[in-house]
Amino acid sequence: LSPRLVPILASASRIVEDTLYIHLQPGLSLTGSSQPKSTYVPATREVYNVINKLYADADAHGHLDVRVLLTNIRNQSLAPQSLSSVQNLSHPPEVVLTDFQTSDGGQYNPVKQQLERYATSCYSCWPNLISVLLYPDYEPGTGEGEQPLQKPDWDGMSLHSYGDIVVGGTFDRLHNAHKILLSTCCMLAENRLLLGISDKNLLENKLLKELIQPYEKRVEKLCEFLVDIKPSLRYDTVPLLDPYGPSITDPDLKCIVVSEETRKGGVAVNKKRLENGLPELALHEIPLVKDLRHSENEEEKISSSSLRHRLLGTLLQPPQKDLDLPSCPYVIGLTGGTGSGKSSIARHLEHLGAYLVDVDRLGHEAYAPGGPAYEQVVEAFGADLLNEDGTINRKVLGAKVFGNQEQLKSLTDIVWPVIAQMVKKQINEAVVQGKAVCVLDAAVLLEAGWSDMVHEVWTAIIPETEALSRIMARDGLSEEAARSRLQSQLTNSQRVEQSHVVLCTLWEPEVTHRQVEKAWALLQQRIPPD
Ligand SMILES: CC(=O)SCCNC(=O)CCNC(=O)[C@H](O)C(C)(C)COP(=O)(O)OP(=O)(O)OC[C@H]1O[C@@H](n2cnc3c(N)ncnc32)[C@H](O)[C@@H]1OP(=O)(O)O
Repeated sequence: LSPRLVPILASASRIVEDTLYIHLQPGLSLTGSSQPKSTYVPATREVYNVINKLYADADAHGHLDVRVLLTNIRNQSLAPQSLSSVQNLSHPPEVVLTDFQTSDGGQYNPVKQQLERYATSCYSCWPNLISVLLYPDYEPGTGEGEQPLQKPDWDGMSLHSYGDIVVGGTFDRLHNAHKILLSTCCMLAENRLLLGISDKNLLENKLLKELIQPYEKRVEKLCEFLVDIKPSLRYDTVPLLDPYGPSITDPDLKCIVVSEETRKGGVAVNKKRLENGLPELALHEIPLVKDLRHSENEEEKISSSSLRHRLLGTLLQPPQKDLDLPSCPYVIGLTGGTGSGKSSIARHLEHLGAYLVDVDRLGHEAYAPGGPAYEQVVEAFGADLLNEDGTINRKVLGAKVFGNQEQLKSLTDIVWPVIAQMVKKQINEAVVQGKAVCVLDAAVLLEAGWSDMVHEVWTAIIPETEALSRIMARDGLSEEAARSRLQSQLTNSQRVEQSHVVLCTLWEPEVTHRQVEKAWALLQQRIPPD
């Protein structure tokens, strides 16, 4: 079977848009006269390896949500149980796929009807479940009987089993390596799987932490997957606020499942358990799964951070249709904290064809001598702001307002309405120039409540420590001054929550350029035709 998995998955991926459930039943005969029944399959190393390979191979088809069902995979040490009940799946199957072809190669064959009856005897499917014939492209020489995937010394060895098992992780955007880890836990556990799910402080140092799914969402996806693949187990989920959680205090636990990377964590858990007078846990380690699609800036293993990286530049949530806003030009509000690199993104968007409005500069123009807000600002903040030539010294003004919310509000109450008028004029200018897209490069777009002036909000993010060192170097600020400037703004996470597209300038300029180009290309597909 193993050499046939790649072509089978490739051919299934052309038909399946979302969930592909896989039911393993070696030796199933669909050609006899009696209706076949689901029987238990022993959880041997060989079965375990096929499951791992299925998930690893499925990774080539990013859109496929593969779930290998373990309901009929039984650990040999357990007493036989009846497999007569029909299992409810979270996505009831609409189609059952087979590569079993009749001699004339036609779509009609009696095996397909047997298969439909077999599928509905195992799982609750859509009322009109149909079977569809796959035509996998088996390359010559990769058929059955070819070299086995497993080392011979694994054949026939069954897995150990344990009553209660513990596993920990962030489980952000459940991917195929998570599924291998979780399936291993399910195959090892007889009774309960305790899942510690990283939250709050434990996420602080994660790459692109702002794009990590909320805790509740991660738990929901995790439980849906687990209940689908093995409904008979008890699943307990707890938020993990330190690296140990309940693994060092729960006396019922017998085994911890780790990956090559988290082995040290497993060893540390056992040390703590001994200190707490509890027996050590058996350590079951799974290998890391290589990500065949990883780019040069991504990790080699399948990882959630790579998935988050791939989200940069894509549409994260659909923009709301605002009938009050003319559809042309399509206005993007580009924002980002100080030092986030949003202005370099803005320039690249201009280079790609957008009409660029530098709102920060308009802000400066608003209180230039003779500008619409000059008198009011001088009146509110005093003449000690003024340079000898009568211009407002922005360094002095900045020192007054950053770190003092009240003063900052007095300034913005004066200048924001004025700047908004200037922005509207600039958008009209974009229309005159026949531009389809207008980008407002505006530092505090969201703080100013300007979301309704734009069709989409795009945000540039950068970790706070990087923003600090950038603005200290660029603007010659002390760390304290830089920090107080950052603290007068929204956090990255608050911005991301309200954004349609997120970009990150943490890496080399070419990486940012690629993100911007991807975002621009995707934008062209969704802006309404002129
Ligand atoms: C809705 C908008 O986005 S309007 C554009 C932003 N402008 C404003 O809000 C007007 C009020 N701000 C100002 O007048 C000036 O920023 C001053 C006087 C406070 C400081 O001037 P300068 O020292 O020359 O700094 P500059 O204007 O370049 O702003 C420096 C940083 O402060 C931040 N900043 C600007 N205005 C604000 C504000 N109202 N609240 C919080 N942070 C702000 C920006 O993020 C900017 O960072 P960036 O250059 O990395 O994007």
